[in-house]
Amino acid sequence: MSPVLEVRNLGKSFGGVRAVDDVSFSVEAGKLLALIGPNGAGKTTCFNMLNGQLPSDRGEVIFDGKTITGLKPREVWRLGVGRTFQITATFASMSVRENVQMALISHAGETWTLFGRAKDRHVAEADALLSQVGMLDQAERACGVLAYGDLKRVELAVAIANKPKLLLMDEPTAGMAPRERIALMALTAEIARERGIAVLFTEHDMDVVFAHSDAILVLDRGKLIAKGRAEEVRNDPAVRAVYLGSGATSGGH
Ligand SMILES: Nc1ncnc2c1ncn2[C@@H]1O[C@H](COP(=O)(O)OP(=O)(O)OP(=O)(O)O)[C@@H](O)[C@H]1O
Repeated sequence: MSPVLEVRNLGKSFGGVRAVDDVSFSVEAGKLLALIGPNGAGKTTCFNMLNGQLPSDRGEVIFDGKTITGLKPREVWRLGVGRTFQITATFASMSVRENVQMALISHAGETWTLFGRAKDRHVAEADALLSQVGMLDQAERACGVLAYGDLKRVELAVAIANKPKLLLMDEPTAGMAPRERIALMALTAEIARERGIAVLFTEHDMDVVFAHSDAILVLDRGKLIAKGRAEEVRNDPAVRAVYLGSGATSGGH
């Protein structure tokens, strides 16, 4: 199967700092790929180049068989690259269902007017999505009053409503309790598999990364120092050195 996303020799420098240095990887439909690395490794810079927010200095980004390097964020989004941010992007005064309806309306290219009959649009599809993320029973509640973990599930429904082929998730579980983190990523993995969405996510919680990624990329000072399945990456001496300090590289052997 050809990958949904293919990144070739991507590079970006800020002054003398090589924030992303000759990075190549790919993600297939239905798979979760984790992008990890210590602070300043280049994860955000990489994401910003993938969705068109930041121009790259070098390299190529191929999405769904087309080169998207140099496209604007809106154009990249229109092609089917969704992104969720660390801060939830739902509308607090609107209900859970309305937030999902709004995403469906926007995806369909329809206009959302305050006085239109927006409340009647895409209800069944919105409810199906809310059911899938376990939020149908709270459909009428305003997003502003939800518990944080519930809000994250609504955000996932909103992201899926845009029908992305690739979903970029920027620390999706930040601010959540450990058990909720695992549950949210399990749900994400289930939805990604079912709908054939490729997911690339950054994450600081290693339990989440090891439990719910099909493969892991490790960045350090802009360079990709390891890539592979959880068990390979976990035992990689270079990765252990970055995460645990140089003493740990020999500790496990
Ligand atoms: N706009 C910018 N101007 C100058 N330097 C930048 C800019 N953005 C990022 N950098 C530098 O590029 C490097 C990579 O930063 P980046 O934010 O991509 O790392 P990160 O892996 O996302 O880190 P964190 O986990 O802390 O979010 C760092 O050295 C950072 O200081």
